Formats: sequence, structure tokens, C-alpha cells
Amino acid sequence: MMRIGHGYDVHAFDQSRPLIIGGLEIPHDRGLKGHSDADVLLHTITDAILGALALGDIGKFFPDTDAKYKDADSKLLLSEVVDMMHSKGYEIGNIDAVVLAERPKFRPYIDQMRESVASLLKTDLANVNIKATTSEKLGFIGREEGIASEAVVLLNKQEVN
Ligand SMILES: Nc1ccn([C@@H]2O[C@H](COP(=O)(O)O)[C@@H](O)[C@H]2O)c(=O)n1
Ligand SMILES: C[C@@]1(CO)OP(=O)(O)OP(=O)(O)OC[C@H]1O
Repeated sequence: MMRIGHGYDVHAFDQSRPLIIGGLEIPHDRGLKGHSDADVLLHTITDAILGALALGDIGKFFPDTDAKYKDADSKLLLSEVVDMMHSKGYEIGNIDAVVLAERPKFRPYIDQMRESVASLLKTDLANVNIKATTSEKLGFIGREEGIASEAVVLLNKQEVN
């Protein structure tokens, strides 16, 4: 059995924070605002998995009103959702994600991001694709007000005969 999920998230820039994307700290002059560490890519992937399982979204499990998640490491939130996925008998088929940002250039870090995400998802590197794109200076991405991310995920469940 296969199930598909989609995730989308946006975080505004915050000059006082480090930029954390895909579980990595990326050198840049600003980070992202959020209740947690604001890892927009990991939030998107977390939401895509929850979506595939029809379980709702990240804020349902990790509310931004709960002090427990203040400055939370998004790797831990994703890992918890991956554990939920495994407990329901599913594993990652493949994932395809895109990060939308005018700056910085992510290409030099994409392979490391893929490794980080594959390890969090407990899947092979070949099952994880991460892309980056600008918005050609248009809209809130283009004005460098924030970063968005989008992902689709396919989950597989082995049927027992
Ligand atoms: N933040 C970004 C944005 C883009 N890239 C890479 O540049 C390529 C061209 O970007 P366009 O927005 O002009 O399509 C894109 O395919 C990425 O490889 C990037 O690394 N970081
Ligand atoms: C991760 C959580 C929880 O700390 O907070 P944020 O970092 O603000 O992220 P968002 O994607 O807005 O929503 C999920 C939240 O509940």
C-alpha cells in the first residue's frame, strides 16, 4: 500500500538567529523566526509525512503555545513523526522537496542536507531529493523577507498476506 503526502511552510527572517535548514547550520547573515529553531525544510517534511498518514499537521503534535517546544530542535520533532510512521507500518518510498529563497545559495550544502534528511528519515540517500530555487526577486521570497519550502512524500507499507 502506498500513501502520498504534501507539506508547505514559511518562516520570516530574523537577523538575531542562525539559519538552520535541513538540520544544518548554513552560513548566512540572518536566520529564521519561529517558536522552534524554525527549520522550514524539516517542518515541511514533517507535515508531508503527517499528511500521508492523515494525522493532521505539525502544530497539532508540537503546538507553538507549548514552552516545551521553544527553540526546539526540529530534528527531534521529525524523528518523533518518523517513529509514528514506523509504528503504523510505513517506511519512506521517496521524498522530493524544494526550498524557496533568494539568498543564500544552497547548492553547496544540498548533498549534506540530503544526508541529514535521509538519516532522520531512516532511508537511503537515493530516496531523498532536495532542490532550491529563487523567486526571481518576486514576492516575499524575492524581497528576502523569508524562506518557504514545499515537499511531497510517498510512503510504502508492506502488506502481509
Ligand atoms: N537559494 C537558492 C536558489 C537557487 N539555487 C540554485 O540555483 C539554480 C537557479 O535558481 P533559479 O531560481 O534561477 O531557478 C537552482 O536550480 C538551484 O540549483 C540555490 O542553490 N539556492
Ligand atoms: C514547530 C512549531 C513548534 O515549536 O513552531 P514554529 O517553529 O513556529 O514552526 P511552525 O512551522 O510555524 O509551526 C509548528 C510549530 O508548532
